[in-house]
Amino acid sequence: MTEPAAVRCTGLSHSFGATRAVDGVDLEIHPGEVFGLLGPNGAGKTTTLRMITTLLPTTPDRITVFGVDVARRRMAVRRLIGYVPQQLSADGALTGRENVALFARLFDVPRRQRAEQVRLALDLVGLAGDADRTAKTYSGGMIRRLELAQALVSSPRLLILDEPTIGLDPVARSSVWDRIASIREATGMTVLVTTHYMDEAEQYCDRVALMHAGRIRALGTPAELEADLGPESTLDDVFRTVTGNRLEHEEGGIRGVRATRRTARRLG
Ligand SMILES: Nc1ncnc2c1ncn2[C@@H]1O[C@H](COP(=O)(O)OP(=O)(O)OP(=O)(O)O)[C@@H](O)[C@H]1O
Repeated sequence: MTEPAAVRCTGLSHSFGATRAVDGVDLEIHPGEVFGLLGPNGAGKTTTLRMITTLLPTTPDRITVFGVDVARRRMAVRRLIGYVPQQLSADGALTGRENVALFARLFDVPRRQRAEQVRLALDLVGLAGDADRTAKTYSGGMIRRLELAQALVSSPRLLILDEPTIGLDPVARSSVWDRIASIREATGMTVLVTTHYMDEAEQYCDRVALMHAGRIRALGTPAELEADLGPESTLDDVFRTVTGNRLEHEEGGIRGVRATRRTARRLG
């Protein structure tokens, strides 16, 4: 029997009053891949994630997570997912370890396994050495990694991250992405991540979907999407071509690294 898709969305839509936030999204995310949902502010990315994570209601047969229908079996789906929303939840007065332990209790990690699961999660995000410092002494990048550990402590099969690098400097952004890559490597977990930093997605995601005004406008590996536009093209160019819009985002250090790596790939 073939393994079910990690996530399958079929004709997924959601409106807030007159605003059609998500408009007929079809999506299939393969087990074990890092999948990037990309688009500018207001594209509908967070709304899509909130439906997949059961935080917004859906009707049956619209979304499955590892074959489990989100509308019919919300609690079963929640156990499969670790979700890091954009709003930070770590408590600065608690240590890193205490913050993660709180999530272990919230997610009903059996008492006997809690200390070990907390240790493993902190280790996976590279915070083992800082676990007993209060979170208020952490840098922005460390806080993001702590949020990752909180989501990992229940050993989810699907890790969902909403803009995990927003507001971070380029060095911290690449350290968060490196951790995401190593977590996938170590656990085989499926990762669904939203970002509006196209250059980061290009570097770290196996496949991406470009979302604009509630719809998926292009889907494939970054290389596939860029191939049609010629050798020097970027995902920004693809986005501009399929939507007629330019994606506004900060220029950062990672972009420079990307350009260098792309050039190296072509040369070599
Ligand atoms: N709770 C809400 N009430 C009303 N409108 C909403 C609500 N949440 C989102 N919207 C609207 O739905 C549309 C999609 O928003 P959404 O947050 O899904 O986009 P996004 O791609 O995640 O953007 P961002 O990167 O800014 O988070 C936007 O027009 C937004 O204003």
